[in-house]
Amino acid sequence: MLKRGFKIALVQMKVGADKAQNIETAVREIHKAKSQGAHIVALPECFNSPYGTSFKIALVQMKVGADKAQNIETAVREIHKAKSQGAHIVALPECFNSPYGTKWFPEYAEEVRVSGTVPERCGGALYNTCTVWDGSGKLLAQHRKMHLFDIDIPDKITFRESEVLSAGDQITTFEYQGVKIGVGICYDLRFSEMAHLMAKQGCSVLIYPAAFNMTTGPKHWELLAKARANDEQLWVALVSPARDTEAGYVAWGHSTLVDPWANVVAKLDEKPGTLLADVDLSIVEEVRSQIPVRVQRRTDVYDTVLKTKC
Ligand SMILES: NC(=O)CCC(=O)C(=O)O
Repeated sequence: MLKRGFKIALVQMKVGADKAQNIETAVREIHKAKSQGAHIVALPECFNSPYGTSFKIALVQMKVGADKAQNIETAVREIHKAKSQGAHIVALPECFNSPYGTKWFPEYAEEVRVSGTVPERCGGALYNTCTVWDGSGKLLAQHRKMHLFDIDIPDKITFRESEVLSAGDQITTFEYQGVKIGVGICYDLRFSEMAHLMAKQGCSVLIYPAAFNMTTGPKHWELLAKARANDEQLWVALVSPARDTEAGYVAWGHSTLVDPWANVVAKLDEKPGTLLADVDLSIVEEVRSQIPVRVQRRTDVYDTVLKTKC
């Protein structure tokens, strides 16, 4: 019973890159404070993550051509550059090692896991696959594009990824330094249910390696990024190859970062370049608390459910 007052302990602890160590420190300090008579113990914001409330993301809008070795060299160079500029997370465009086209996927496919998004060969099947790695070379996630890009807009664009690719059937999220991040690939962006399930799994950020085209890019690219950010009240990052007007498939470019208010906070044009920006996670909580749709959903009437095991 607190009669005239109470003792509070404010734990100013060291927060480092080792999440388990941060938690161990917090638990030790809580016990210590309690043994010294504290009634309330407060930890610093984001006590388990060195990012505090923000981290730096780099979206590498690189030129992708027919020369696979050159594509990889460009990607490696840009990753190093982004890292030296302070990026914590670096994302590459869809199929960064290969021209985007069904006739190219079998030739450029990799059997081993390769970072970024590439055509993947596994057994007799080909997938459009993104892998995520940490700085020590540990695989954090592998996403196989779930929704294959099969569309037909007469006189504009017809594309059938399903001619050569198989679809993945897993929602993919991973945790890095206490931040939960979801991954989708390009056409996956159109499916709000998938983004919703990733948000339900705790994501604050969704990253989509992508390659929209000159028909759907101007119409839907930014609209979809803003829609997903607004629906799920989280950060959305889209990373495209640079536009090459000589290529068989001409990418829209315009790699974009949208915040949880659905503001476009940074956007490239169509040329090669890297978008480097801060992702402030406190905005996620700000929007979610001020517009609390997440707890106002009528899940007694409707719901979005996951049918496969993750
Ligand atoms: N690579 C893709 O999935 C392209 C998706 C696209 O352009 C779209 O409009 O959707």
